[in-house]
Amino acid sequence: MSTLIRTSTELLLGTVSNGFRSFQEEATRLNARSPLYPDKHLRLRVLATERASPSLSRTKKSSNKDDFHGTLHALKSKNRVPKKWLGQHYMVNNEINEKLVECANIQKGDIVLEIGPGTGSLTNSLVEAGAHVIAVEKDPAMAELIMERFQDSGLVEVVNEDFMKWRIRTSIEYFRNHYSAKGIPFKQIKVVSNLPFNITTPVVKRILPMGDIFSSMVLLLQDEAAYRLIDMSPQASNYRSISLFVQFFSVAQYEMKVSRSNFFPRPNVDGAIISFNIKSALDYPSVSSTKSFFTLVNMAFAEKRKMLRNSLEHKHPPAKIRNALKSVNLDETARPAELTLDQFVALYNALDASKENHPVDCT
Ligand SMILES: C[S@@+](CC[C@H](N)C(=O)[O-])C[C@H]1O[C@@H](n2cnc3c(N)ncnc32)[C@H](O)[C@@H]1O
Repeated sequence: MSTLIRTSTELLLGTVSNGFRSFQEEATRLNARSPLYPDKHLRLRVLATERASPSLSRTKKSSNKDDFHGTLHALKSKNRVPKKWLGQHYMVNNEINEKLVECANIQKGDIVLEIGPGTGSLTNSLVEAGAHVIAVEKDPAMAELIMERFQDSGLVEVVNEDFMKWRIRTSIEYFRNHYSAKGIPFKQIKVVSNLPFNITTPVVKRILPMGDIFSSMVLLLQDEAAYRLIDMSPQASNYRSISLFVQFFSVAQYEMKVSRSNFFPRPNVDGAIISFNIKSALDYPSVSSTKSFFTLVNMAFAEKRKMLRNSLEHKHPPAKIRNALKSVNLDETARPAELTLDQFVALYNALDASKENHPVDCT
C-alpha cells in the first residue's frame, strides 16, 4: 500500500505581512542569499514575471497564502527550491484555481484526486468548495508542507508518491474503506490538477480508461499539449493517435487559455484548462478489444504520412487491407490523419471480421 501521510500541524504560512520589502528588494535578497533561485536564468524569469504581471505586483502587501508572495514565502520557509524536473511552476492567481473548481463543478461531499498539490493553492480552493481531497505529491518536501497546511481541515489525505507509479485501483479501494469507515458516502472520483507539464500524456492515458472509478477530469496543462489532446479534426496538424484515444474514452472540451504570467517560476509556455467528461465502458465505440484497436491506431500513426495499406502491412496482408478499406468506403490510398474515430473503428472491425472469416490454416 502506498505511503499515506495524514496531515499533522496547521498552516505554516500565516500572514505575509511580516516585513516583506518591495518585491525587487526581496527577489534580489533571495537571489543573493538563498538557493531558491539557483541560477541566473531563473532569477531573470522571476523578475520578468514581476514586469509582465502588474496585477501580481499589486499584491505585495496581500496576506493571501496563495498569491505570489504567499507562495514565495511558503517555499522560502524551509528552503524549498522550485524543482524544474518536477515541473514545479506554482499557480499564483487564485482566480485560476477557482476556475478549475468551477469547470469541475465541485459540490460539497465530492471526492477529488489532485495530482501534484505543491503548496496547496488549488487544494485550498477544492477544500473551500467542500470536497474531500486525495492529494498525491511526489516531492517529500511539498507533501510535508501540504500535510501541515491542511491538518485541521479533516478533508485532505496526502499521499507522498510518484503518481505514475501509484497503484490506482488498490489505493482507491483503500480510500473507499477509509471514507466509508468515516461515514462519508463514496462516489465516482473527480480529478482536478495543475499538472506538471511533462506527465500530461501519461496521466491522460492512465485516467481516461478508468471510467468505472473516475467521472471527470479537469486539467491545467500546456496550451500546445491541450490542442494535441482535443483536436478531433482529421488533417489538422495536431491530429494524432492521442486525439483518438481522448475521443474514444471521453468527451473533452477546451475551457480557457492561461497565461504563463500566472505561474511562479514563470514557464516558457502558456497553459490551458481542459475538461474531460469520462465515458463508462458502455459508451465506448464498439470494438472487440480496445487494446488491439489502439495497437492498430498507433501502428497507423507511427508514420503519419504513410498510406494505411503500407503502414499496416506488418499486421495484415496488403489484399486484406485493400478489401477492408474498400468495405468501409475508404480510398485505398488513405492515410491515418484522414480518418475520423468512427472510420478507424469501422476499419478495425472490417479487419477483425475478415480475421474471423479466414482463420489461419494450421494443417
Ligand atoms: C505545476 S506544479 C502545481 C502545484 C500546485 N498544484 C499549484 O497549482 O501551484 C506540479 C506539482 O506536481 C508535483 N509532481 C511532479 N511530478 C509528479 C508526479 N509524478 N507525481 C506526483 N506529483 C508530481 C510537483 O512536485 C509539483 O508540486
